[in-house]
Amino acid sequence: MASTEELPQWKTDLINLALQSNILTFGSFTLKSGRISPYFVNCGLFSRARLIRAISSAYAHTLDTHAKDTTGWGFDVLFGPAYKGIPLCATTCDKLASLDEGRWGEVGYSFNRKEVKDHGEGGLMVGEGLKGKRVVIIDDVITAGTAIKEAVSIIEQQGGTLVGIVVAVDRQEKMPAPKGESEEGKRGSAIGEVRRSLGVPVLAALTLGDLIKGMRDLGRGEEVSKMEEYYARYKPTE
Ligand SMILES: O=P(O)(O)OC[C@H]1O[C@H](OP(=O)(O)OP(=O)(O)O)[C@H](O)[C@@H]1O
Ligand SMILES: O=C(O)c1cc(=O)[nH]c(=O)[nH]1
Repeated sequence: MASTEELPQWKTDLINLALQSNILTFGSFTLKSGRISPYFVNCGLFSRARLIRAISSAYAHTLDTHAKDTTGWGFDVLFGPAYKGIPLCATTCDKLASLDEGRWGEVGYSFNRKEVKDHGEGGLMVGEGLKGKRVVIIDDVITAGTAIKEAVSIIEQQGGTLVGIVVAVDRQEKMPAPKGESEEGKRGSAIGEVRRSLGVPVLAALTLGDLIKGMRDLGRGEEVSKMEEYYARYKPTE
């Protein structure tokens, strides 16, 4: 995955921040999909003021730019699936209002509980109601797309309409193999499948390609080789 195109400064800064804070790490990691990856993005570690400010700004800019470039596209609520989506939806809402209060000042946020609460106000959902609303899912990482499908089903149950998805990192991997089939076969990308099946834009602040480029610019050849090997193994057909 060789790219000669320069990364915009904000992407370079975000990658450097992720590296310095161990949000982007290298080793051997078992993913939700069961794949073993030589790199991992732990968005749970955007847990200090300047880090959460950086990632929420990246989400807000990605959404704001897409809205400005796409006539008629907008949203009412950011839905952050529990648990990692929770601080992301709240802080990105705040950043959107700072960016353009006239346009985004009334955007709401919403998240689910993993267990239904049976006392007090009760229920599964916290924050803005989704019924009749245009909803964007905000999540950390897309690998095989399973977590996103779970979030879509919650939005449908709550009567919302999904209009988009935004993630911090698109790992640019192929879809998982159907049960009983080998991982080795050719398949399209998880993000492409989500786009096609749901018919909504899927935006990412960073892609694996960006991470590779950022690491190459830092002279981290060993990590670049491992990421490229992994990419070659799980590379989608399109
Ligand atoms: O595209 P996928 O193959 O679904 O993988 C990506 C998802 O996997 C992880 O979630 P996990 O369920 O491990 O939960 P967490 O948010 O509690 O870490 C990660 O946070 C993503 O949301
Ligand atoms: O696929 C996953 O499970 C996954 C990958 C990754 O880079 N980060 C994460 O939190 N989960």
